[in-house]
Amino acid sequence: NLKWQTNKLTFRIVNYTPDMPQSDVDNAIEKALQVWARVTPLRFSRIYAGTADIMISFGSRDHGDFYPFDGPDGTLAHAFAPSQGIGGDAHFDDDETFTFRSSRGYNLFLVAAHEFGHSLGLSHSRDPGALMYPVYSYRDPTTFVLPRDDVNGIQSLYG
Ligand SMILES: CC(C)C[C@H](C(=O)NO)C(=O)N[C@@H](CC(=O)O)C(=O)NCc1ccccc1
Ligand SMILES: [Ca+2]
Ligand SMILES: [Zn+2]
Ligand SMILES: [Zn+2]
Repeated sequence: NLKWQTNKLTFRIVNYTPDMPQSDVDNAIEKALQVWARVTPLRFSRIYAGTADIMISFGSRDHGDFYPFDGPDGTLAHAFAPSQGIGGDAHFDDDETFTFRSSRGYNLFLVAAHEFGHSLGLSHSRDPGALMYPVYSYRDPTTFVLPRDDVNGIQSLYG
């Protein structure tokens, strides 16, 4: 289905990347979810065991679904549209170097915010300034504001 049928969603960080301290992963993930929560009635609560709506994990190459990752660069991550089971889940390619406080490598906050757009039902945008544009571009996370195209997209689903 196109979108979640509830505004209260759970997420679980199933494992961690060795690229940064776990607290940085937690911060990046929570900030990325807040990007969407700020402009919708959606609310995210974290669980530490069991199955969450949005299961977040790091893996490389074959990692248990039919979409194996491709080593460094190329595909950075993927996420599944809302549905039961794997729907909503976000997988990050651990052959990438993810960072939190630098523009080196791929900024985990930006990649996660993009993936969660998919987890909530958004597909890619043709607007080069949009977060949901298909290709990663670095923006300062401390001054990041969700672009209008993405706000329109998510509010057309959950506004
Ligand atoms: C066909 C899919 C599986 C490609 C995949 C993606 O869009 N995941 O959401 C992905 O990793 N795309 C790369 C770009 C590429 O493969 O050419 C990317 O940078 N995605 C992360 C991203 C994109 C825009 C803004 C922030 C992060
Ligand atoms: Ca890759
Ligand atoms: Zn996967
Ligand atoms: Zn994408």
